[in-house]
Amino acid sequence: MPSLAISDLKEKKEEKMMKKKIALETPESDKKTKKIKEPKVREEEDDSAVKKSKKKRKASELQMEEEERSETSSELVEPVDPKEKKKKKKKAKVEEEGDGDGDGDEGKSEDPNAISRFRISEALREKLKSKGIEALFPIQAMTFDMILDGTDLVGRARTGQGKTLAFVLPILESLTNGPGKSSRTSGYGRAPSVLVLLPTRELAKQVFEDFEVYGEAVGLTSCCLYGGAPYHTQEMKLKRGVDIVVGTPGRVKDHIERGNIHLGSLTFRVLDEADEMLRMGFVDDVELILGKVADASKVQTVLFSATLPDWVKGIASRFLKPSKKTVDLVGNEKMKASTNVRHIVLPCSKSARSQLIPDIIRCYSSGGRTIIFTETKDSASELAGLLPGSRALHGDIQQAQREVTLNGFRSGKFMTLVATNVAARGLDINDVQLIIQCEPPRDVEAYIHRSGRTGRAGNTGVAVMLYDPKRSSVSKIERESGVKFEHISAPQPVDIAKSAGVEAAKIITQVSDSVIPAFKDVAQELLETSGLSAQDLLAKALAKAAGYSEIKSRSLLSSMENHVTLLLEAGKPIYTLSFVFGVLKRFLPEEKVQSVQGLTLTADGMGAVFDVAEDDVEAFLTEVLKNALPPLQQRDMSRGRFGGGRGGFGDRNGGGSRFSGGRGGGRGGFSDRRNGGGRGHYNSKRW
Ligand SMILES: Nc1ncnc2c1ncn2[C@@H]1O[C@H](COP(=O)(O)OP(=O)(O)OP(=O)(O)O)[C@@H](O)[C@H]1O
Repeated sequence: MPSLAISDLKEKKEEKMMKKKIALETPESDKKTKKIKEPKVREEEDDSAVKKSKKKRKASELQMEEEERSETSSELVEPVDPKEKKKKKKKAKVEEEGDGDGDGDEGKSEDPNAISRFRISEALREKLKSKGIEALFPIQAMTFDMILDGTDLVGRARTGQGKTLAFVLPILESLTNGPGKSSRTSGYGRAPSVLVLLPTRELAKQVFEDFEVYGEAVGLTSCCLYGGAPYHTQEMKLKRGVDIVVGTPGRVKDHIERGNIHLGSLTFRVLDEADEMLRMGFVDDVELILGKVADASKVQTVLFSATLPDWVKGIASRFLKPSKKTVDLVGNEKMKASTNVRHIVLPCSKSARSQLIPDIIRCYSSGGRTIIFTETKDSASELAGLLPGSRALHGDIQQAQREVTLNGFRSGKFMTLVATNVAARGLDINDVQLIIQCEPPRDVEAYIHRSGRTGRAGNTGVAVMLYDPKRSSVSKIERESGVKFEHISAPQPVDIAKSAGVEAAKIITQVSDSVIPAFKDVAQELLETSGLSAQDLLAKALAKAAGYSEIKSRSLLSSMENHVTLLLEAGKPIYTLSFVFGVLKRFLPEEKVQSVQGLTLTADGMGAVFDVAEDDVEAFLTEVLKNALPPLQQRDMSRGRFGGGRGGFGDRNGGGSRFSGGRGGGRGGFSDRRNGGGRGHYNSKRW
């Protein structure tokens, strides 16, 4: 027979523990460490100097990290060509002697990946330096010579590790000073030497911008071909002649069919985010486009992505020469996602999302930008409508508006972007600190790329994935991505309020003393009449300044406001959720049982947790108690902490055995029948 008791003492203790845990998990501590670090840098250096030195620092940190990793697990699938080795030795010798530019760094350059150590021309080097880039990232350093020397290549590195420049730099060098120079056509109306294909318009624009900036330094022109934009401007550019074409497969194919572009004399073909392009169903278009070259043996093809499922490797060998090389900085390592990102999961029902997300942003975005990913265009629009100061980005939005939105996000006009997978790949946006995924994506690649919009170029970031325990699980993504998720519960309003209070206190100290005389009398009056201490009154004033008039509770499972999480503990294993529903239905009206949210069995199988509306908590506790408790002796009642029907609680917590004696009694059918034994008991806790 079940005895159901509210473990009040235990409950309070656990509530405290829970709060402590939450305080540790929620980013207050994070924020603190960040806050200590950041102003220090700002004090020491001006803005541009900070950016440059940050980039330098990040470059060498990233390099050290990757080198550590690649020593053990990165794989150069094809054996290193002995000729390569010789060349490297030769290069090293040159380096020892200095780079010969007379700038005094001869023999002094310590960073093995310093740009001065690569065959990068002065103009390009200057351009890189002006962008704060002094050394190549590992994927760039490891592929530079291979691409420049004409090898077909498959490159893989985690998100945000500089794969774009890994192909941009050697291609530009090849066309201006290397083997690509001889086959390059010139003059008005020239056909392109380079074709770069990418899966999305936004990404095409971004990569085009890199080619434009660095290409300009060496006198090469580029154009970008993507759908949703007028043909005319693109046609005009193609007519004048360009060296590099960057585009999405659909629009490039259209231009081929309209006779606007001739790819016969290509020297380079680049497939960026190849797996996504092929997954999106562009395989026929890609094949058609790549097949336009006159002599495939004379074209060099490179393929880059952070994810390379096996099926892509298979298709890739159709486009690349058999002599191709692979540089894979992820290889067989378990962790496939970015290691600079804190990967977090949080249970949250769909209906609680719009309440919870602003708090996650407050707690984890460190004041930077946030990208929220939804599975569908409709939910992106809907969520953007519910979150003040956010905009939606997805495929049903007109291209011109997509560009306005992305520019606004990049420039900081608004700080939250709600997007579908159109923003998952490749987008490199400064200061994205937080990624929120509203539910686990269907495939692991999407998780890797979405979470990789933060933690780029050696910076850190946070990726929070929401999941509804009733509908989805995180274990597939966890297993396939190698990420060990941090499991947290919803930031509790009190924690959020605390950090808002710190901000409000800062603001108050900035208020001019000139306001004091005007408010002093009423402050004095308040102090005398409110019955509150000066500290309490000030706390209320701070709360108001932070926008708080009250603090609502939030449940742990579905993250619903004004809901409470209850734990039903059985002394015996519970095998199914329907068993738990059965237990509840015995004592509670159907509609109350139906309102239960997020019902889940505990990991040890000995209990179940669920959320109920705060107003229903009493009903759940008292009804189950009233009906499930064994008849109590009078003296038990009088000694109980709560008196009446709840008289047993204190005893149960203290002694723990009082009720067990009654389990075999007349009301014991509950556990006896359903739990298979007479010794099962139910113990309810609430948070
Ligand atoms: N050598 C470098 N030093 C400093 N910053 C760099 C260097 N190379 C690239 N970056 C910067 O790193 C950021 C990430 O680069 P990029 O977008 O090419 O990454 P990626 O590997 O292609 O990522 P994803 O897989 O998400 O597409 C960019 O802001 C870029 O300017």
